[in-house]
Amino acid sequence: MLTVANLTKAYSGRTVLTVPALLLSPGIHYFQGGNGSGKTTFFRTVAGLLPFAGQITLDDRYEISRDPVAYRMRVNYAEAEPLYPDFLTARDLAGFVGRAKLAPAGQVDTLAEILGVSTFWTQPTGTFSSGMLKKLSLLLALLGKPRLVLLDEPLTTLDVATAARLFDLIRKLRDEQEVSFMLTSHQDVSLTGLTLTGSWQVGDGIITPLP
Ligand SMILES: Nc1ncnc2c1ncn2[C@@H]1O[C@H](COP(=O)(O)OP(=O)(O)OP(=O)(O)O)[C@@H](O)[C@H]1O
Repeated sequence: MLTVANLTKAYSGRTVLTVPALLLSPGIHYFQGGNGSGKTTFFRTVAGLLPFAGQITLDDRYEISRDPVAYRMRVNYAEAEPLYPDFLTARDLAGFVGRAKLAPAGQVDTLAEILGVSTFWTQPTGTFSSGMLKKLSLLLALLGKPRLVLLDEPLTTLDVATAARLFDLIRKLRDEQEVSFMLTSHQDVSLTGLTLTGSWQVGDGIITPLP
């Protein structure tokens, strides 16, 4: 599903991540690691948000630098700590991202119901609690027809009932539409009830498989 080759990522000349070769098969992959180990850097790089050296290819076909638009239509990302311009509402952002990602008719409304975003649909994001921001960011990351969805700390600040609905949805998307997921969490990932395809340790600037 995702192939990473010869990846190095540096900030201001300081290399923080080196991934010589990594192959993720279709399914759900969990990345764990301590604070500052490089998880968010890796996710933001795979999402196409950061410059880096190397190759990242989706489905043996879409290379991130060679086919940036086709790649980014198929790879969605939810930040660990989402932030939006204060004056925009959930409806504004879902409309904008939904159009950019060619969301199928009805998808925005369905996701807004499942994730409980419809109750604050027309409120400016500047008035949101951290959990409300998290719910909106998860909704935006599921719009369109992604092949891969990157969820950085999806459990943080999410209430228990919404978390259960999110993980049911992830299971359904994987089983029925073959969508793959990459997740990070500082919490016990078994709480998600998801069957993991792969677990990976991020540390000392490298990524290694966990037994
Ligand atoms: N914008 C930036 N500029 C410079 N250095 C950065 C930047 N973002 C992250 N780093 C550095 O890169 C390294 C990896 O950080 P990253 O945010 O990827 O870690 P993380 O594993 O997501 O941590 P956490 O679990 O605390 O969220 C750290 O040493 C951090 O200081």
